[in-house]
Amino acid sequence: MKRVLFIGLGHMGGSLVSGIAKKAIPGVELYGFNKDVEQAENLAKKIGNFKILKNLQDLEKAAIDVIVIGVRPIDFNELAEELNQYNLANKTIISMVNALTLDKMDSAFAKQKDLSLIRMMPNMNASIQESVTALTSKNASEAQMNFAKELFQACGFVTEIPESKFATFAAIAGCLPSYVFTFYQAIVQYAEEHGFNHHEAMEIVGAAITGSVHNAEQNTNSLATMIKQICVPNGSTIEGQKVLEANDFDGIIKKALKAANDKA
Ligand SMILES: NC(=O)C1=CN([C@@H]2O[C@H](COP(=O)(O)OP(=O)(O)OC[C@H]3O[C@@H](n4cnc5c(N)ncnc54)[C@H](OP(=O)(O)O)[C@@H]3O)[C@@H](O)[C@H]2O)C=CC1
Ligand SMILES: O=C(O)[C@@H]1CCC=N1
Repeated sequence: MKRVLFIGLGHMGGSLVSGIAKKAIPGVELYGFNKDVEQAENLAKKIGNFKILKNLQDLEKAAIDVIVIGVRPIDFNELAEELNQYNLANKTIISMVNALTLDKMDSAFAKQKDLSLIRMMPNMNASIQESVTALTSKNASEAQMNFAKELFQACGFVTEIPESKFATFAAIAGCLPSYVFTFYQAIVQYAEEHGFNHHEAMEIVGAAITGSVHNAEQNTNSLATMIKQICVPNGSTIEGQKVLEANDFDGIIKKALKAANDKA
């Protein structure tokens, strides 16, 4: 039996726990600890298969094997100090904390013996089991990495990448749902300003966006060729494309990704 404790059950930690609890992986027991215990208890009521620790010191009694850290970056040092009051020898620590490198994790837990460290970057689509999650590790064995992969595959697609690509991954996958929702929102707002109600607009634009992505995934043509095929000469699409180009749409997207990448 592997006992996995999630610390920090907010938007991301809570979504991951929900996905994993739904899958009910044999041999895995899920535990949670959150600063606000009531928030943790409410989550436990919703998902089942999930035990709440009222105090962090209970992690010793519960014989936790794997700790998944899901607190905000600003709260990490305080949590690490608290965790260092306990003997974490031989445990696997997995962190989803943005911009927290394996070296920083290593220094934060320097006094602990024989820890295996894994850094992860999920995205919010874990709430519907469609996260794209990257993993990278420092001294985790193949078996420990395989366990982490199996755990997070309950929430979507998992890939192992070198840590040198983690900041870019955060921009193009971790942060991406926010940018896609911004694009979706702008089109929905336009539709509403032109006579569609909110429900119709969400449905129509949502189907057009997901259909476009599925089409691009399945099509053997490049994205550039697909764009050309939609831009009928003297038609409508090209007029919109001209506005996007004149306003450096690609450049704006890349600038946004770079800003996120630089902070990750
Ligand atoms: N949101 C996202 O899309 C993604 C987030 N991440 C990473 O996930 C982490 C969490 O983000 P997110 O879920 O959005 O943040 P939230 O603020 O929603 O959740 C963090 C939770 O941790 C709790 N917490 C803070 N300190 C402690 C502590 N010492 N012990 C136990 N619980 C604590 C907070 O409680 P309280 O509010 O009471 O302080 C809160 O419930 C971040 O490090 C972020 O970088 C990674 C990928 C995507
Ligand atoms: O904004 C953040 O820092 C986190 C990391 C990826 C998505 N949200």
